[in-house]
Amino acid sequence: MTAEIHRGLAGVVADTTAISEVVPETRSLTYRGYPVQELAASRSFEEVAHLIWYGELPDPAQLAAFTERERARRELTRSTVAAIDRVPEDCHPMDVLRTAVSCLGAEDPSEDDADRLQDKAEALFARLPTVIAHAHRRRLGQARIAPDPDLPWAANFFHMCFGEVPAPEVLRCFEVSMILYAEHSFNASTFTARVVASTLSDLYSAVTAAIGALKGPLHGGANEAVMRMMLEIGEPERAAEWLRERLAAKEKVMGFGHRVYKDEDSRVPTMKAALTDMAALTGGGKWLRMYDELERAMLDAKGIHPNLDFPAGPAYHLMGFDIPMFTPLFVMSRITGWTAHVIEQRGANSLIRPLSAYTGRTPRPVPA
Ligand SMILES: CC(=O)SCCNC(=O)CCNC(=O)[C@H](O)C(C)(C)COP(=O)(O)OP(=O)(O)OC[C@H]1O[C@@H](n2cnc3c(N)ncnc32)[C@H](O)[C@@H]1OP(=O)(O)O
Ligand SMILES: O=C([O-])CC(=O)C(=O)O
Repeated sequence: MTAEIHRGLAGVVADTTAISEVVPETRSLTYRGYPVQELAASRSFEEVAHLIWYGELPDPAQLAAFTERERARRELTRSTVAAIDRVPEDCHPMDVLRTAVSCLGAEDPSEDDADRLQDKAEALFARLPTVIAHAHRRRLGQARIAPDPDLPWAANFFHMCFGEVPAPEVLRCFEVSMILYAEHSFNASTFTARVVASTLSDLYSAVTAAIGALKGPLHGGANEAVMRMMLEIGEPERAAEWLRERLAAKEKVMGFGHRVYKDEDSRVPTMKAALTDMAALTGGGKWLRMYDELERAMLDAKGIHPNLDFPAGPAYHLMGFDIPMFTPLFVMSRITGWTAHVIEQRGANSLIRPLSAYTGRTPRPVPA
């Protein structure tokens, strides 16, 4: 059989989705029809989460009800905290997250009917920040800080990580990053979640698998790699030469390139503006200058543009997060997109199982 091979499924349209649309030609990304830039300019992340799951922005009564449910469900059970506390203290927080989501799944074996799926998605949205904040403090040898139900979702997360809530401008930059990271059609981790859901496995298994897919440096792990690269470069004046050396050695430069966008990533200008705000607030102009140097050198050398992870990495650094926290922050946001896709997949399911073209040995007898 001669078959056309699509390595990496590049260019393959695997199914339909009504959740988001990526249009590389116009550098546009919409969630349920709304441009992500407009959502980032005017909405809270709770409103965007509601939009991604339920298809509409919440009215005031819906938002109040959703907020109340979210604030009431942030705490973890003793067994989840104990499971987290058993993993090595110096392991990557993505490993903690993967373990914690497995544990949350074991505590909630209920049937995945449509209502329960939605309820589980909301529970993960409320609880993952608590897991991530605990993982953060544990790595630093600090005691856990309980969630504060009087604080909004983003402010509560900072409170649980640092024991204080930052200036509203910092919170806004963080929320912008959450809105931009929330959903991006059939990216690798979302597709992973859909593959797992398509076997009629449970939502927690789908999310655990998605966490594994996001961790890799070709996907969500790139936001951490970007900041490690910037720290290694050290000074903006060294950036262009450093990049040229890496390209000459045929290495990939993290935070650049994208499978779908071949020009600019639709989210980058909004995140770059948030990074610019963070740099102004914290005196971090050096990272902004290095950003510009690297961007210019990469465009000159290869014509490749930055992706969302490029501005997000230094922005999270300026917000005070340690590098290993960056991909977990991506998870806190993308949990909305992943779970919406699991719900969509289960609503019109077909087992995801592509074909392969065999290139191994021709049939032969087993030696006697
Ligand atoms: C939120 C997100 O997940 S966004 C993606 C985050 N990931 C990264 O930033 C990792 C770095 N980027 C990459 O590895 C790639 O651009 C990917 C994996 C994201 C997309 O890649 P693909 O669509 O598979 O393209 P592919 O990797 O085949 O690259 C095509 C060409 O561009 C080059 N290229 C693409 N990205 C980069 C890069 N970051 N650095 C150097 N060269 C690059 C490749 O070397 C290749 O060149 P060649 O044709 O001369 O061999
Ligand atoms: O769409 C992709 O392939 C990767 C990406 O940008 C995302 O998941 O946000």
